[in-house]
Amino acid sequence: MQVVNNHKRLDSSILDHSTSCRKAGGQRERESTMSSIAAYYNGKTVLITGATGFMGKVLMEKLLRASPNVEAVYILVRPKAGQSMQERVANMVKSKVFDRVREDCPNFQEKIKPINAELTQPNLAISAKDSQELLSRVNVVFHCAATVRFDEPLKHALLLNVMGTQQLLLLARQMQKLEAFIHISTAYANCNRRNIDEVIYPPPVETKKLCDLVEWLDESIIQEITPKLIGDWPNTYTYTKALAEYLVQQEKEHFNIAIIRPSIVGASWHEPFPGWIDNFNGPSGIIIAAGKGILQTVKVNNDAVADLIPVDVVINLILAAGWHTAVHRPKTMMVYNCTTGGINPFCWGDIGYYVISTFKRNPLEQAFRIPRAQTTSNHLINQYWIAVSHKAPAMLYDFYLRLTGRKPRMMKIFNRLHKSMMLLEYFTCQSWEWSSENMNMLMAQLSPEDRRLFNFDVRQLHWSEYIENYCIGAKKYLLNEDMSGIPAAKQHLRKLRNIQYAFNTTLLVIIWRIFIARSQMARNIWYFVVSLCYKFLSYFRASSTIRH
Ligand SMILES: CCCCCCCCCCCCCCCCCC(=O)SCCNC(=O)CCNC(=O)[C@H](O)C(C)(C)COP(=O)(O)OP(=O)(O)OC[C@H]1O[C@@H](n2cnc3c(N)ncnc32)[C@H](O)[C@@H]1OP(=O)(O)O
Ligand SMILES: NC(=O)C1=CN([C@@H]2O[C@H](COP(=O)(O)OP(=O)(O)OC[C@H]3O[C@@H](n4cnc5c(N)ncnc54)[C@H](OP(=O)(O)O)[C@@H]3O)[C@@H](O)[C@H]2O)C=CC1
Repeated sequence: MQVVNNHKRLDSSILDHSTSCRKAGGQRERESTMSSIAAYYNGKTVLITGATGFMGKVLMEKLLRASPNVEAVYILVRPKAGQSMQERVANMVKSKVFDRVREDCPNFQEKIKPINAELTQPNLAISAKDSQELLSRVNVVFHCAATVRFDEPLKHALLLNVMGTQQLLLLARQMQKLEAFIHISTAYANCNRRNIDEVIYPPPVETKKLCDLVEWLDESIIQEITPKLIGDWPNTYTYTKALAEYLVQQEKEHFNIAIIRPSIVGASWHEPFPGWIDNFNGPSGIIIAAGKGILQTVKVNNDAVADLIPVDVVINLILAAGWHTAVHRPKTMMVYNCTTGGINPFCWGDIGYYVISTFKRNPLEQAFRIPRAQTTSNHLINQYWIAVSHKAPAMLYDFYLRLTGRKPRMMKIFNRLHKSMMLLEYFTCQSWEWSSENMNMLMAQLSPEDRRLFNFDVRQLHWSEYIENYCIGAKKYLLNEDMSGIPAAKQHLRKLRNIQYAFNTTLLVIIWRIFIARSQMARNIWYFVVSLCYKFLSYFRASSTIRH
């Protein structure tokens, strides 16, 4: 009952709100008044970590577009690559991902309040003044920051994914107006299990003891014992995400928490633009390598489920979960497995097929070879194709570069690609089953308007269409290639096809010449075939003369 009243109050309160983007966002605001989720965030102060990352940007964009009257969005940002925090944020808000919100609400950046922070430092390296501001104002925390690298040294992964989370939780505990804390984990945090429920599993070690241990141990020793420590987890990323989940759960008595576990987050389905993507993580780098004709073979189990999930689906679920956690305050901490496999399954083999057919219709510029992908889970067959269709062409091309006075580079690219493939194959050669009851339950609680504005119903996802948009999005947003260049790219593919035909024919002739020079039987077959062709031609010429 109280929740219902709260709702009514929220809905009417947003009508009174002074609006900074009234004109451009008039329509959107009318929509927001009907959406309980959008209405909830209007007037709230939100804190986002990892806002400069792939998911953080989409989260911030959607929040500012759906709830233009959000009070403020604090983001924790570190200086990086010679850029100050302010420079990074100024560049970020100019990027394409914010085009739609910029159109609706030209001054959207005024709502964004960057805070200098480094999650691996004591107290997150936030100044006392900033810290005070956060403690007195923040209503909702979205914790996205993490290292997502599979080859991250254990010490750094622990410092950021575990201790960073711990420090953020300590800060959150002191926030006077905190209504919800949403932690972004990964569906693969428990990938050492086949069936993964929406519960927190006991951690493999006592987190505090492990953190103490790595603090004083020498880096080289940690490196050496890492495989033993992580046990049946495939990398330090998934291992530390599992430890972080447990830490988050420990705080559930202090404030309202929910954990979101997305599987493999891919390009957007609809928002802000179909196919939007801005980094090479997960399948994106592999898809591009295939489109460029560099990757010709990949080790995947064709029938294993490829649990891809579009980034906008994840963000809609995160925002809906934030609203639900704050308004409905579930008695138990909710864990949402945000996956597609159990609801709308799709296999790795199908992805390979759709990727290649899309790139044949919409080729990437300056492809190395014609896009083609052998997908196999057999190690020996994969190694054979690596030798034939990766290493041999790379060596030939590097030889050609050397001959023409240029620096060889293809072998280096392939070595990096093979390293990435090796780290990813754990995820592409097996299937997991995640329960997704909480996601379905949340969907059932949304109003029709919320379901439309914050859609995370993956049953509506058409995979072929999605993969096509993904590939085109990678071309447009990752490689900055213009669609007007497609005719030239197709011409380039035709040139490559001709080169390949000429090369294959020459190779066949050379092999055959060597063969008939050495074997009497091959010579006999050769003479037989030539005389047969001669007879056929003579017969054809004679019959056409008689007809005339
Ligand atoms: C026919 C297709 C068939 C389809 C099959 C597709 C199969 C896909 C399989 C995907 C499985 C993914 C499973 C993930 C499951 C876990 C879920 C999560 O939570 S996971 C959470 C998600 N986490 C992950 O997914 C992390 C996985 N990634 C990693 O851990 C690391 O990238 C690495 C260890 C693999 C390589 O490390 P390293 O060798 O050090 O290389 P760096 O990374 O440092 O990149 C260096 C530079 O190269 C740039 N660049 C890259 N690719 C390309 C490209 N294709 N072109 C051009 N450029 C490219 C890159 O931008 C960078 O530029 P800059 O910034 O220097 O300017
Ligand atoms: N992408 C995926 O496929 C999946 C991601 N997830 C989870 O989603 C979340 C977001 O992932 P995604 O957006 O892809 O990751 P990104 O790598 O794109 O972004 C990571 C973010 O964390 C920030 N960050 C990293 N180190 C620090 C630090 N020391 N101090 C402060 N900030 C830091 C980065 O800031 P900076 O720009 O300064 O580096 C960046 O904003 C993560 O928790 C990840 O585990 C879960 C499942 C799948």
